[in-house]
Amino acid sequence: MPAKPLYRRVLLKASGEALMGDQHFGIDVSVADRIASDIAEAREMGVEVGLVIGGGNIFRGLAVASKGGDRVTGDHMGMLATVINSLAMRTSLVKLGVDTVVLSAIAMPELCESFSQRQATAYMNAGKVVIFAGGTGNPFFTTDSAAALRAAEIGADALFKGTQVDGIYSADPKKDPNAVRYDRITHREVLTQGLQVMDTAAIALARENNIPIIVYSIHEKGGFGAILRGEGHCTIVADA
Ligand SMILES: Nc1ncnc2c1ncn2[C@@H]1O[C@H](COP(=O)(O)OP(=O)(O)OP(=O)(O)O)[C@@H](O)[C@H]1O
Ligand SMILES: O=c1ccn([C@@H]2O[C@H](COP(=O)(O)O)[C@@H](O)[C@H]2O)c(=O)[nH]1
Repeated sequence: MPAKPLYRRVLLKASGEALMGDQHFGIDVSVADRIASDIAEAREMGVEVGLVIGGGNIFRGLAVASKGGDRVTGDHMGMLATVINSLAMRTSLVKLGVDTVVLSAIAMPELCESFSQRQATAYMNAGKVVIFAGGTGNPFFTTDSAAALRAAEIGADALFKGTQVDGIYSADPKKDPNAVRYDRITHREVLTQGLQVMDTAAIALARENNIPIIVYSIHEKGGFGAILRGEGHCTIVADA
């Protein structure tokens, strides 16, 4: 009999940038399909999955602000980018027969339903994958914060960050070849050491709500399921 998964309900924050694949912009459908297959595997294990997808493959508000543009408008554009990615992920999941719904923090009823905590919880209880689009709905935030917020709202047992690197290091591993990877670290240590893999608001929110964070490489096929079986390669952020 397959081992019982470590978590019953999880929130996966998937990197928007990863969706580009080898392109410089936009969505490589084969990457979206691959991420969807990992989520389908988790569903087959009986794990309830909520998904937040970033927007970095299309637009980030900070990029506008750094060129002297209006930050709030830039952030609105970034949030719309996450809606585009969410619709792409829904398509990939539905192709695999995974029952999926998109709930957006910004109302756009012709495209998808609007977010409410009650509706999200009802859909998750019914076994649907719920994709949370539009970030928090507010500028000056990121999808990491949106992921921590939605994880708390749906009562997730863990927040997974599927990103470009395979865990949290003592420094950015893309810049420092001597950086050392942690297997386990506390929320407090991530904050006090200023480790940049996830924004501080997200870490603080997860900490306040006793939600462990699991950082792993979204590029590793089957990596999500392996961690859920207790076998994977990742950094676990949890109280000691
Ligand atoms: N201490 C650290 N440990 C691991 N990664 C770090 C660290 N400091 C910085 N990073 C960088 O953080 C990046 C991940 O953060 P970021 O949220 O920007 O990317 P993302 O997951 O691709 O999100 P998005 O959805 O916005 O595209 C990694 O690719 C890594 O280079
Ligand atoms: O709550 C939110 C979430 C996101 N944004 C904007 O969207 C982009 C893309 O999100 P990433 O987390 O960077 O992938 C982000 O840069 C913000 O501009 C937001 O304003 N509010």
